[in-house]
Amino acid sequence: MVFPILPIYGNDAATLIKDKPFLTIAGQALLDSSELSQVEIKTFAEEFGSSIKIISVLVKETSRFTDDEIVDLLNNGIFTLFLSDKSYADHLSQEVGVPKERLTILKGSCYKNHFIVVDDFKIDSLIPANQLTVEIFVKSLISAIKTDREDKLLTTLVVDTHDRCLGLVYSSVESIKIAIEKKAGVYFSRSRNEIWIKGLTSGNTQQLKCIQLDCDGDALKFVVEQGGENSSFCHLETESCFGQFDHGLIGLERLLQQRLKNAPEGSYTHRLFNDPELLTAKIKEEAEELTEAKTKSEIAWEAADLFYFALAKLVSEGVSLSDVETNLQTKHLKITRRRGDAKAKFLNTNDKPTEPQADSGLIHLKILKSKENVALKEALTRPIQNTNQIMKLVNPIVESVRNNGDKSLMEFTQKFDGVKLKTPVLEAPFPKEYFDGLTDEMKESLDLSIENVRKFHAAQLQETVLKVETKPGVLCSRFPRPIEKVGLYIPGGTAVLPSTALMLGVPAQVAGCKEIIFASPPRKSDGKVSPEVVYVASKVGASMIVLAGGAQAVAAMAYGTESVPKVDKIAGPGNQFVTAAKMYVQNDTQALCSIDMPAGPSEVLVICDEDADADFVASDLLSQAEHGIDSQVILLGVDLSSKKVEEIQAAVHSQATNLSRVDIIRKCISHSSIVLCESYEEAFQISNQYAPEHLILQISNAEDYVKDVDNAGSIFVGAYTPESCGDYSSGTNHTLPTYGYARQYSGLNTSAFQKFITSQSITPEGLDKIGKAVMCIAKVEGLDGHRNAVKIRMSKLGLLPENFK
Ligand SMILES: NC(=O)c1ccc[n+]([C@@H]2O[C@H](COP(=O)([O-])OP(=O)(O)OC[C@H]3O[C@@H](n4cnc5c(N)ncnc54)[C@H](O)[C@@H]3O)[C@@H](O)[C@H]2O)c1
Ligand SMILES: N[C@H](CO)Cc1c[nH]c[nH+]1
Ligand SMILES: [Zn+2]
Repeated sequence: MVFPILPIYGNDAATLIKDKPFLTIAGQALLDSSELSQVEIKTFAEEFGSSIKIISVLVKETSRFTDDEIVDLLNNGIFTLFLSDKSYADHLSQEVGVPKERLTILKGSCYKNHFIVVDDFKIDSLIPANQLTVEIFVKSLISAIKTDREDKLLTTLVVDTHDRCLGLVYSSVESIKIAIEKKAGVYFSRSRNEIWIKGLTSGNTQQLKCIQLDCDGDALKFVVEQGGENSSFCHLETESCFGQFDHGLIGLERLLQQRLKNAPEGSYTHRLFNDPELLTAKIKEEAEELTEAKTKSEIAWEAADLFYFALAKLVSEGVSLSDVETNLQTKHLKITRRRGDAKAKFLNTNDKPTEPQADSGLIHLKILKSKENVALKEALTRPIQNTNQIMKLVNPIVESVRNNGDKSLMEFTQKFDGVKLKTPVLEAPFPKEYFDGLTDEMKESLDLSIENVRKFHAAQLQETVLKVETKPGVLCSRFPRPIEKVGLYIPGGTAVLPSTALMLGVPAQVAGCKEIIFASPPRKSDGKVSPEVVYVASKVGASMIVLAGGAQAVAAMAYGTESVPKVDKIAGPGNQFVTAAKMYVQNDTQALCSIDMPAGPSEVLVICDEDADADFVASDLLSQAEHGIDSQVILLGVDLSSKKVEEIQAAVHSQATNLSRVDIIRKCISHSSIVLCESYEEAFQISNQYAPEHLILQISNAEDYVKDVDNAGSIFVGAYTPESCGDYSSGTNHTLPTYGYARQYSGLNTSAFQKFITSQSITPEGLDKIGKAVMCIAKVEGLDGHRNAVKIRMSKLGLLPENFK
């Protein structure tokens, strides 16, 4: 049995729990949807779902939510709906596909929810959470239990959050009251005949999570989180009064966690944790052996092995068994909306209900509040593969191209891009056939964009020679030179990006690079690169297009092959393989090749307020979400009403479902979020910490806030400045630092294709001014040769006394 009080919450739900923390001990909550919006309900479930296991929603009006919204609630932490209309419950069950156990009818008893009998349920009998006090809590608990013990104590079973029994103790009315007040493990000690605050002397205190009653109300169950260094509940320093939890999966998990910290070098477990390839191979091997096992004991044996290696994987990645259990529970509770409005029995047999589609749910961003520190950290974590893993894939590709040149380059193109080539390059002058298919509109659009990008980047060109006389006769100067040979990577995995070709090619040309080569993966359909890219290549004077993508293209340009010249610098964005390969070659002194920056999967952070147009906000989020499944979009809403949040979510869903790359968007949105901020100041602080590639300001007086931006690749100011304009035509560069590198890198600009040489000339007068300082410092560094080079000159000039040493 659950706690005998089901608190009902209105619009003050979240603040109430913070003010009255004891409320979560009921382990259940009913949210009144006439006072709370869908967004607020989901936010509540997200925030408190780990402490309140059974969250229900009271739906009095059948029109309160659409069917999709109902499914969305039930898939996002709401355990059951309390309804007063049976025909509505029938509709949800039969036509929408909500399982009956997730519906509770308040009048009549046609469905019974498995945790509460509702035949005699009266809404009026619920106590509003804001009127609940510890006294009412304790009183109702005591009135629901009985004890036949003479001392009137109540038998109390203490369990942990995995429901493992820690021990058996006793409670008195007073101890229960203190336990609820303190949310701690407080009992009654029979030996000392007094209240016993667990851990007061040992330090092994307990956090009380919830209290339950047994089936006939004569025993209590305290669910607690056991604290203390060794998590021991028992006075004998063991985890439970029945010994240690050293068996089963949980025992194994703990053992592996210890081994991760201190397995001796050379031991098998140490190897396993330090060799991800070995671990992966073992998991595959054991999974295969399990599928082949026949007898009961073989199956148990192989399953145990598989669990062992799977647990090793969890432990090495910092994932706990509890995380897996939570995931299982979420999957268990997930429902898929049934499509089609007719009841199954009325359907023509030829017209079978469509199969539930895994990808048919709402496209909504997660919502969280800025003050939820843990959730915020998670929401702002980019969905990127860990560097070690990606490097393990990329290193052999780079090495192979470096050692085997064109042959290897073409093999990888066949493997990853599905194209078999005869030659890996297309050389200038590019065949005319490429341009024939281009419309005038396309050429004009590319020309306009090239012109604007050229204007902005030409203005950035640094041509002047800097000259400074630091002391009379000491002239220092600095002058620019173009980087001679540059390789420009134009992504082409999921979208053809001629815009990137011009964003890279124009500044390289403006800077005066002597050789510009492009690289881009060829199309699967005909093995060619897109005519638009070839058009841009000819416009910026590229000498060649390498028909390859990914790490292999980067390696070919960094080391050179029989057909591809080695370049001095590689610039351009790309997926994680491209970015990892760029990082690799920049660190290899043998390659002698620099890179522009880590420009990986596109991302955007939008800051909006209540005045923002929901459609504009949604469109900006989606324009970056469609780039790739590893993109991320974040919305920081300043003081937004729940109505505005709902409008934005609705706009995201309806616009996304009409876009051709909806499947990519769906995956991107699954790791994207809306963060509800309390002030502009807070929003900018979060944004600076995230350091987005693109920052869009859809706030009143947006221009005034630009001064508050410390970290961002490029800023888009005001409602009529969509990010797409910067992607294509306004003039700024769209190759920008991602992954948070906007903290230390600038977006691509003309100086990225220049280098600066310094020079100096010193007269005897100048030498006299600085020579002694040089000699003095050289002496302390023990570099006599340096000192002598000055001394010898100054002596001949008679600038040093005869006895100078
Ligand atoms: N930050 C910026 O300035 C900017 C600008 C434009 C595009 N982008 C980003 O560039 C990215 C483009 O990515 P894309 O994938 O479409 O194109 P891409 O050209 O970057 O990558 C395609 C290549 O990846 C390689 N590849 C694919 N799967 C592989 C695997 N399993 N192992 C090894 N190599 C593999 C293949 O060689 C393929 O040719 C997107 O994430 C987009 O957001 C960023
Ligand atoms: N938004 C991308 C940079 O992150 C660039 C791009 C190219 N085409 C469209 N968008
Ligand atoms: Zn874009």
